[in-house]
Amino acid sequence: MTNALEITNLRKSYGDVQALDGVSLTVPEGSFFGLLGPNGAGKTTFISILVGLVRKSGGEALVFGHDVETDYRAARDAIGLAPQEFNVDRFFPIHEVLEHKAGYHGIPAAEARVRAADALKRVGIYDKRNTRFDWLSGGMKRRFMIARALVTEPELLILDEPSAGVDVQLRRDLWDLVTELNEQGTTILLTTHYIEEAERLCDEVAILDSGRVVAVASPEALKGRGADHITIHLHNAPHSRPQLLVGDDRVESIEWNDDQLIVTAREGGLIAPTLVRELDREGLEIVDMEIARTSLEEIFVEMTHSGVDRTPSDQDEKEHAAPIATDGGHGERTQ
Ligand SMILES: Nc1ncnc2c1ncn2[C@@H]1O[C@H](COP(=O)(O)OP(=O)(O)OP(=O)(O)O)[C@@H](O)[C@H]1O
Repeated sequence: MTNALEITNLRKSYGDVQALDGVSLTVPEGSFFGLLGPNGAGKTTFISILVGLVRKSGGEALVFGHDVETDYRAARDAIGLAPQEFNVDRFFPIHEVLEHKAGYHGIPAAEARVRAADALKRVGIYDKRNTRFDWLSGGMKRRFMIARALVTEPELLILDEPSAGVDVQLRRDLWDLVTELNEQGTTILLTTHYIEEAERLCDEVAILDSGRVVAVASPEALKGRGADHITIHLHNAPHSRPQLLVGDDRVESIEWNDDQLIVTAREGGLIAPTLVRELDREGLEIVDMEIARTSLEEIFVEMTHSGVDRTPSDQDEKEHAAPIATDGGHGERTQ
């Protein structure tokens, strides 16, 4: 099977700025792949090279086996890009914009009309087909960007920050739409600041920092690299503090605070039963226990030594009915 993307030692410098510093990545056909990174990590540069907007300084980038420079046309035709910026022709009704786009990719006019209608239906704005882009609402503009990416029926759909500044309902609609497209076989490459988005949608994520790939793994596997916190409340503070989990190298720390015990350890869920048994053996009665898994966000911040958008922007603040969970709501309660 050909990979959707085969990227080897990709480099890009803008003068002194090394935007991509030897990126190597493989995105399998059919996968839902996330590209995560703080501002300035190089995500947009990476995408821009794939679609021929930026020339690489070195390395190789293949899209379904086609080199993005020497075999530009074939590589570009395989990609549908929904960019962050609204770079749309504003003087035509949106269905015409889609027809022009399809025509540019060599699709005959009659077929282009059908494709344009289908794409607009797919994203739920067919009734606005005769409207100009500027007259659409912000959410409709986002949908339109996806329709434009879909009109060529791409094998690889690239979504650059698709849910920046959109409300919760639209975000969920977009998630449903892209999940459906992925299930039907379209490979998806998503860049996002929203960790929850990557966690929900992606089979695999690459974390990019200062132009380098610092990790590639499933969101689940990445979370497994972090330590969990097991917090236990005892009925009474113990007279003397017992030695617990002796010799278990998954344990990073054990802290006591009167009747509360906090164990920080990898694989907290696997350690918890032993901990419960040991406390029981000491005659200590457990009132409550909680295991908090490390969130993907914590792992991300640790790996990139920077923050993601923990606090939504003003625009988001206005539009989100609920803030994006940053702790993932992943407290598992037992007992
Ligand atoms: N045209 C350009 N000229 C000079 N420097 C640039 C140019 N485009 C990007 N850069 C620099 O390259 C680095 C990577 O930028 P890029 O836009 O690819 O990051 P990003 O991960 O997409 O960031 P964001 O999440 O903020 O969109 C940054 O330091 C940026 O300032």
